Amino acid sequence: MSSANLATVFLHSLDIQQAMMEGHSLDHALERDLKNVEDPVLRAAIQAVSYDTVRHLAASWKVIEHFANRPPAQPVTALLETAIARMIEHPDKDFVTVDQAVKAARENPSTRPSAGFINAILRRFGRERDSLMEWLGEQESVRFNIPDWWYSRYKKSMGKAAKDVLELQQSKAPLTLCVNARKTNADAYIAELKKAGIEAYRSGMYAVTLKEALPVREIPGFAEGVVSVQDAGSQLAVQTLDPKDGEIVLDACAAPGGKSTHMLELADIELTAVEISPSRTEAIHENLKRLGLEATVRNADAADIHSWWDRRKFDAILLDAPCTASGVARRHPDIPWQHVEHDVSRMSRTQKQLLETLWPLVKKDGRLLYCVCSVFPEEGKLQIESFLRRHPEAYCPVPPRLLMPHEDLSGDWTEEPLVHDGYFIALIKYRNN
Ligand SMILES: C[S@@+](CC[C@H](N)C(=O)[O-])C[C@H]1O[C@@H](n2cnc3c(N)ncnc32)[C@H](O)[C@@H]1O
Repeated sequence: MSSANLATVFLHSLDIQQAMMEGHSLDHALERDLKNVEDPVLRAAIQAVSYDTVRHLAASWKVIEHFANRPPAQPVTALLETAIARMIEHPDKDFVTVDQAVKAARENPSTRPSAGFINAILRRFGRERDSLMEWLGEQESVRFNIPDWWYSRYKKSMGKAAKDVLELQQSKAPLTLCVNARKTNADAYIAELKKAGIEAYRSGMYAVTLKEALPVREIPGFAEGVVSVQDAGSQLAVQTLDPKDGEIVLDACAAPGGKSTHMLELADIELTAVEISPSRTEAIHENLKRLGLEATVRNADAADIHSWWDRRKFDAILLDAPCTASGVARRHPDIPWQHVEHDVSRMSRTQKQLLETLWPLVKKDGRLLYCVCSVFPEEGKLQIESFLRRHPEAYCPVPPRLLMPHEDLSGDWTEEPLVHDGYFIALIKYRNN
């Protein structure tokens, strides 16, 4: 990338980091930004700089905190994050990085008045880098690239295991597929992969893990609906709910439809899939089409039952509730940075509201499966304990399960240590009085 372009790349990264501060995922922020960029070299540079920025967010936040008397405005922080990450990645190119960051600052109206400040912080970082990098290297939150509050919560809820889990989240996530039981089975599919020269192992009743991840378009049978992408831990949710032929089932927070389609593959059920986001609702339609399955799909707020419910109670409800996604940070290193600590209690209130609204929609001999891809107790264990206290008529027939990412789930399936996402699963039923 020529230095002439670097300021432009920084300006794009500034917008992307700002979108992340507003709660967008890195992928979404990038997709939105790159819509207007045609030059493939510039696109690749924006992508690379944005990923580097996310990989060093903990370090750059500490550097900014160290040098600034008070938190800078969002756009200034976003530009500093980008430039500091580049200085960490390319310590031999400080001069160009600082020069181009200041040029970018002057070009953007919201950072223009702070161009001098940005210049001063970056130059000081360049001068004091060696001692600062040593100090940063001693900080756990920098080592794991997470905000301090995220690290404290991990430690509070997991104790010593927190470091093992966070260590694991630094490693590459495996790609696990869920085989479509209507078309094949796990062993037959592994044999097919072997013929195509792809090494894989069985990791669950319907789960097959690829030794090397592949883009979905290169996965044999993906386009034809033979398999879907779904983590081995997450597949256990549907298997615990265990849908049966003829049942009326609700998937309350359904997009992109991984669990809806898994249920439809396992039994002839009458499924309603509800999803609040219009664009994500489209993804459910696409997945149903790819897999050749049918469901009633409603774009609605599951908690607003008058907008979607036909007043027939359900044999089974799957509530894969919105959450902080603290269990899947390995796949998405930007997740801890999309949240502020307050989100944990905010999410937990939404989960409670969904549980309270949907529980009365379950038939007296039916069941509700609550799950979240989070390892924070407020969204899992504590959420269900408080639900059971409010509802003496409800009980969990099997103990709720927190699948920790470092817990080996391989069991009967494989000799390979099975690394998976963090997941919480609770099955709830009515007591028979
Ligand atoms: C964890 S994801 C679900 C993943 C899905 N079960 C799967 O396996 O593919 C949670 C989904 O709930 C949706 N959501 C959040 N609040 C909702 C609400 N009040 N009603 C319906 N959907 C909601 C989110 O947009 C998101 O798509």
